[in-house]
Amino acid sequence: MTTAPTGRAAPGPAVHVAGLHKRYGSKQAVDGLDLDVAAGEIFAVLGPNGAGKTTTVEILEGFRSRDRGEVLVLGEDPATAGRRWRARIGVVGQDSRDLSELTVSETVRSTARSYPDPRDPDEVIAAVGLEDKARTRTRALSGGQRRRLDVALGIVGRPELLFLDEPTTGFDPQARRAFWQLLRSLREDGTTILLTTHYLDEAAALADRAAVVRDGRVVALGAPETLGGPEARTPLVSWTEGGQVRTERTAAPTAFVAHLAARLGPHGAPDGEVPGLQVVRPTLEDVYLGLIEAWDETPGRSPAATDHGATDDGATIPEAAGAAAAPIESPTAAGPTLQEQR
Ligand SMILES: Nc1ncnc2c1ncn2[C@@H]1O[C@H](COP(=O)(O)OP(=O)(O)OP(=O)(O)O)[C@@H](O)[C@H]1O
Repeated sequence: MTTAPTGRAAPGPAVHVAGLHKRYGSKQAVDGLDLDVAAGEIFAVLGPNGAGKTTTVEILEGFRSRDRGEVLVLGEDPATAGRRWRARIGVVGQDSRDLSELTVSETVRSTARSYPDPRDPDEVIAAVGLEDKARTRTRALSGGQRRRLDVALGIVGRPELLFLDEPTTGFDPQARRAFWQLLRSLREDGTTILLTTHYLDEAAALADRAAVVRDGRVVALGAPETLGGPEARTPLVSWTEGGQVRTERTAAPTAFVAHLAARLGPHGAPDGEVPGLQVVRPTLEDVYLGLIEAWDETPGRSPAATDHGATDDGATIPEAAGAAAAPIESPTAAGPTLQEQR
């Protein structure tokens, strides 16, 4: 997609969160969360189900109230920011918006009209791979195609900051790769992207930095390739010796294997091959699982109280679900909402 650079990047972080708290009844969903997202980066928020990711993201989007904590998104507090601010952000929520008799093309065009400086709807439709479906009614789309439409609606307003909550759920592998390319091209255009995902390969492929959230707070933060520290990245060598599988963690696997081959000699390593030899470098997923396990075993960890069916009362904006809210026509603070009453 060819997109003109926005040139609107504000100085300072795109997102600043300090000491964020949010409770639903007896459930402490967000518990002192700190986060800074730099302008222009792709930032991934990782964490198991119920960690508080969506609650946090929806507070940043201005769709959910907070109990306390400092939150600045593009320099403004989402709880009080107005329509101009809303036009600067793009939102792809977890749930697809209600689909209708409108076609893909009509839906994207109608959303584009809500923004002061939208992208070309046809380019956006092509960028998300829905060119063939442009004249299809949205209710006739498959699940993965609906998600692509959500993404189209999230980016058509040319947002400076794009929120993506589990955007590639339901995508086939080819569509995921194409989507990654789209996100990279948005980053090149200067768009800041904050995404939550359960796909660790997605975070590894895309994110400049990632935060691991557990029990409503950040338990690890860093570039995907450094997250967890060097210890967590130490390669694992395994081989078979004396009929048993042996393993060794070593930061110098090449030297270790050379030594191993020499030690086993022609008898233990026929033809110079060490039986069952494997050298495995931990993936981000391995590191992530290790971090969560370590956190769960932390003495004094206070897991948040259980839900007990609590619901929240403090929504600020009703259009939390689905793709981009229309920023100009829609009121930014309106009436009751079902969004938080999950
Ligand atoms: N409206 C609500 N009323 C009561 N509890 C809620 C509400 N919304 C979320 N919760 C609870 O708050 C906690 C955090 O939920 P949240 O949706 O933020 O987690 P998440 O990390 O996004 O999870 P997932 O990966 O499953 O999307 C969970 O225990 C959830 O049950």
